[in-house]
Amino acid sequence: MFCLHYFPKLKNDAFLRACHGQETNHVPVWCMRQAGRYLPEFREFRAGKDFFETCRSPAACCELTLQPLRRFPFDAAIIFSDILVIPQAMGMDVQMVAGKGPTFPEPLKEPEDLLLLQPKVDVNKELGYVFKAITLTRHKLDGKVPLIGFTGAPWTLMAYMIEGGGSTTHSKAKRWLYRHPEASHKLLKMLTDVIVEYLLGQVAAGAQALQVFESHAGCLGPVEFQEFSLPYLRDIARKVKDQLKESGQDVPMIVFAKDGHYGLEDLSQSHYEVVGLDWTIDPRSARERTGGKVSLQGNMDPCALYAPKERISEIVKKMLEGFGTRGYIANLGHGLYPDMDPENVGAFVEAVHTHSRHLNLK
Ligand SMILES: Cc1c2[nH]c(c1CCC(=O)O)Cc1[nH]c(c(CCC(=O)O)c1C)Cc1[nH]c(c(CCC(=O)O)c1C)Cc1[nH]c(c(C)c1CCC(=O)O)C2
Repeated sequence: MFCLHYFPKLKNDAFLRACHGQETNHVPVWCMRQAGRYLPEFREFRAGKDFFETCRSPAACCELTLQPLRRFPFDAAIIFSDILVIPQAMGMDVQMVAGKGPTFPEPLKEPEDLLLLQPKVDVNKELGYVFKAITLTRHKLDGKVPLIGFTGAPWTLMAYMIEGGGSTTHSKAKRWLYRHPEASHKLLKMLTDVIVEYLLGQVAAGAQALQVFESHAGCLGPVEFQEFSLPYLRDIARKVKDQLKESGQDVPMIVFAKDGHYGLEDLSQSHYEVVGLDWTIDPRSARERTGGKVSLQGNMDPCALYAPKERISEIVKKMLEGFGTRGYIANLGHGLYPDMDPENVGAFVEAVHTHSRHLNLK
């Protein structure tokens, strides 16, 4: 798949350089869920519109992606979309219910239900709206910062498809792992195939980096992770990279396995350039355990944004000292919450830029 678009020249390559472990003047920073309800302009734009209708409008996705960049000097943009567009593309109904979150009226219950899924998904037809959003946004960004595309990882998507929504225990989805391991692998494989095509389509459309969200790694133990998550995460990176290599493209990939600290060593040897970290991991120990093999991204506790600005600045300084300024992308350990103060997000970004420039001069 060749990129047929001509896009404006990139002006700020700090994020891409950091992904590859190269030197940068400052540590690049972006926030998961930077396009979100903590921004009044986001709430105003989204008011009265259905969430997934918004996802299907390239113009709306473009506008929402750009909103945080008008306020803050983030070093990367992430396309506004959702991980649950993949189950939709496979034929499942998913709705965003206010106050409840994503909801599947008819989740998968038994292995026979796999027959109800589209066996061969035409990714261009079903998810072409995401590709259009990426191309439009890449043009509108005008080379200001790189654009990140993303996907949910197979296990996380499987968990949603079986639970039918959010869950604290994920017991329905985990029941499949213990009771129906073969059907679980079949579903994970189906998801992997769609994800690979989807990520390649995003790159062809203009995505300059890719993040894979394994948001539900935390409910697996090390043994289940080894069997039901890691092999598919590896497969995705290897297949995407093999295909991109054929067309001479080099797009860094980030894996973020939330609460998957037990898998850190393995994740650092899974063909991803960057491993994203949640806040339960100490920066220095993350560096030791990944042995300089990958760049790291993260990992301030999002709730630290409730602290006064001076305290945020101190926390950021410590985090930078722990990770070092090379091969590092500052971020939160998970997404921003709707009740966060945009001013404190600005303080976080500024603290990363200022402290990292100082540390680089030392
Ligand atoms: C698990 C997951 C989902 N979606 C996503 C994940 C993986 C990341 C994670 O672990 O949080 C990924 C996602 N969802 C969204 C983005 C956009 C880009 C960005 O980070 O700014 C990204 C990267 C927009 C969104 N996706 C969603 C919102 C908020 C809803 C809205 O705008 O009305 C946004 C900005 C909705 C969503 N979508 C999902 C949930 C749990 C929710 C929250 C529901 C709620 O809070 O009521 C599923």
